[in-house]
Amino acid sequence: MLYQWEFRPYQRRFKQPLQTSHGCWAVREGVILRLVDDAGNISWGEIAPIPWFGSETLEQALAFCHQLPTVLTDDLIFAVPDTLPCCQFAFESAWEGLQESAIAQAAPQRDRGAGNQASFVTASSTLRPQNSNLAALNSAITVQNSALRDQSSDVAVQSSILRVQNSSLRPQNSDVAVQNSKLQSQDLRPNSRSTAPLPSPLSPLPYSALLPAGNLALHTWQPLWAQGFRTFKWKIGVQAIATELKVLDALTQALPKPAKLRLDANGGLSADETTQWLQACDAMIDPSNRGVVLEYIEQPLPIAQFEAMQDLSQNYRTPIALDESVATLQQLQTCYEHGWRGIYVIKPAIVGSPSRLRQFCQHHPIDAVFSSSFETAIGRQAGLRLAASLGNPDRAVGYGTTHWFEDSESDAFEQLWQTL
Ligand SMILES: O=C(O)CCC(=O)c1ccccc1C(=O)O
Ligand SMILES: [Mg+2]
Repeated sequence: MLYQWEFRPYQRRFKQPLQTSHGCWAVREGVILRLVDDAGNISWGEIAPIPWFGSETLEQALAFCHQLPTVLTDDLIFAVPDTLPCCQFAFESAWEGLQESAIAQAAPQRDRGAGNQASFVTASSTLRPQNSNLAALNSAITVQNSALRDQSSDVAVQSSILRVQNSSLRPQNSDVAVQNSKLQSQDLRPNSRSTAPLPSPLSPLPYSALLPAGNLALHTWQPLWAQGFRTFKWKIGVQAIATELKVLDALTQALPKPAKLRLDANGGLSADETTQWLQACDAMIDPSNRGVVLEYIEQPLPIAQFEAMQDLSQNYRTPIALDESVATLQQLQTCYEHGWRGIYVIKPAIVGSPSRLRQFCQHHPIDAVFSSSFETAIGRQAGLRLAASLGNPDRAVGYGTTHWFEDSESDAFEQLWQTL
């Protein structure tokens, strides 16, 4: 199969610069990909690098795009090197979108749902291009109940109903993500027998809202609470620890009962500071008159201090989540091999190949929280699909980030493209 393609860079300014322990971030820059297959199906991909987080730079991503031919093949798409994880994610997710279109066209009799529901079929890690003769694949499709998980050998089919929030539907009122649009997804293997899973009832995918660093957080959570968010993440390691611990005290007093709070240090704490934070958090567990649950501290120490984080995770009750330490799939695998059994924050737009991420998660049951890299609706949609099938359903996804931008996002990707 051949794919015509184009790419366009974009810039989006944050409403207020994002402050982390790495410094200030004012403008999000990335690249949108537009792929068109022989049948005229269009699909989208997004390269959203964060070099300080461990990805390639925008310049490296652009240089890679420039050297590619104007017509892509399956082989080229699956040959993006591991040194360009954001490019891997973008090209492969766009490719998966085209497989979904082709399969949807080949099964016109299938109920594709009503209203804004859409059916998607996600290629699994083993649906590799060399086997992706779509005609053969499509004719091999038969009905498969979504609840069935046939574990057996190479004809195994794992299908799952994904509930992915339509990016234009913002959380409203009591429950976050009240109106998720339902995307059905199915993992296919070559020669497998299956079709789209049966529709399932709508179920919300809870979102965590990102609060600004410092005491600004104290004035920011209320409107987000009113919109329905119940999990919040606050950046720490930005101001003096004494100041931040006071804000933590005020924030945990202020947040109403079913709230959960995550603290994200972006690797900016010292060992001593990490201990202070963990002690402060543990002291709030019980007996505590606060309603808030401190869900975890994210990446307290720099990547190099993996063992220290592992020790801390065994010595305190407040859990630790790795984020920067597991930025790419290779890093994630290494941390798993070194015995990390705490929480993994996965940023799909940075982690790399979605098919290999699926394969890893299917073989290693990790406690995964999926999280935004401040992508547009294009990268978010691809990330949320992975989140819905691979994330821990008891943890909110870290995609409550759209309030950080001035311009509202559109789901009309062609329209978005035209503005670039
Ligand atoms: O994870 C979230 O809830 C929001 C996203 C977020 O915090 C983030 C966004 C871009 C880069 C780094 C991070 C981070 O988690 O450290
Ligand atoms: Mg983080």
